[in-house]
Amino acid sequence: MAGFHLPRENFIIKQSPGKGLGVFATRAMEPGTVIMEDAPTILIRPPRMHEGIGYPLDAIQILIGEAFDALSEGDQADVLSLSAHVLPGEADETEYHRLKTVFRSNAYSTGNEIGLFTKIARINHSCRPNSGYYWTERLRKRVVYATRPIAEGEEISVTYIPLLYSKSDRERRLDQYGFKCACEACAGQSGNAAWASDHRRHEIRKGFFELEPQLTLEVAKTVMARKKAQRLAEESLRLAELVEEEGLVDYYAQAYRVAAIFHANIEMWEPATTWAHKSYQIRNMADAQSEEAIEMRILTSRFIEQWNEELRNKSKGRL
Ligand SMILES: C[S@@+](CC[C@H](N)C(=O)[O-])C[C@H]1O[C@@H](n2cnc3c(N)ncnc32)[C@H](O)[C@@H]1O
Repeated sequence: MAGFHLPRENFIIKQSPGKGLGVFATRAMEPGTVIMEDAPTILIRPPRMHEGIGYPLDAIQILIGEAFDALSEGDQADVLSLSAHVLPGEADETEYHRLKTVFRSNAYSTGNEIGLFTKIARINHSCRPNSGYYWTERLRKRVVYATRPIAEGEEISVTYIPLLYSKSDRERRLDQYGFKCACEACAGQSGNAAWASDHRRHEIRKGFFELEPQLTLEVAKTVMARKKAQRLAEESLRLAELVEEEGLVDYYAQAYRVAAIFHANIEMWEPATTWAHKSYQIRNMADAQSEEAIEMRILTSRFIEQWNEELRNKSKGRL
């Protein structure tokens, strides 16, 4: 009788040297492949968060406790088995304390809520990760997908922090998780290369900060406006180049969107279409139903129409 095989998961959880447990690919995966979908074991809606202060942990402690009490024994054990970094001087004797540190070390925001996803919680951090994730309201699950080609056996990594900071700033942000990142961006380069990486990340952050507020879908009409738009289009190309040089896949779609819109402003419809389509491909690969994917699909078809019109006008002119 022919063999019968259950479909294998795309990942296994096992020891990752120096990092505790980690998640590893069981097969080679192309960008866009869904690695795992995980429903939250605990999901709470915290009080409003204040910019720069983080979650008011004491205030949400009661919510976490109530959600934990409502779990089955098996789920409670899964939650308590997660890794937790205890800060110096912090109490860790009781289940109550443990829940708090587990939550801080493993929870992810879904937008208005914070969830504990016990499989995703095993994924380690990298400052140049090979995977990304998003929350889908439709499935009520968090989805992890490959953002680069991943080899069989390779460790799956995501980022726990915003990546557009220098190595020392990233180190400070990772302190709350209790480890020093030794990824290729942090430890794989020294001297000039390390300085160049910090500089690129700084320039990328500055680029988004300066360019995004100036995005408009209006075509530049006056000579002055055209000159400015031309400069912005050039800067947007530099931004896309920097993001690619630094290999920050998480920011590609955002940078390509900026380049698309600034080229549309100066009616360069071919590059506008190309950049919009590149951005759309990434957004669509991550989550075809996301607002970002829908926006880029609309922009791509709008710019294609303009490009076609430009080509039609050119060929009429030649007749
Ligand atoms: C969300 S958990 C990840 C899974 C964890 N390794 C485990 O055993 O369950 C976060 C913890 O994993 C460890 N960790 C994550 N990324 C790491 C890295 N790049 N290097 C070393 N330790 C890491 C740290 O102990 C951190 O507090």
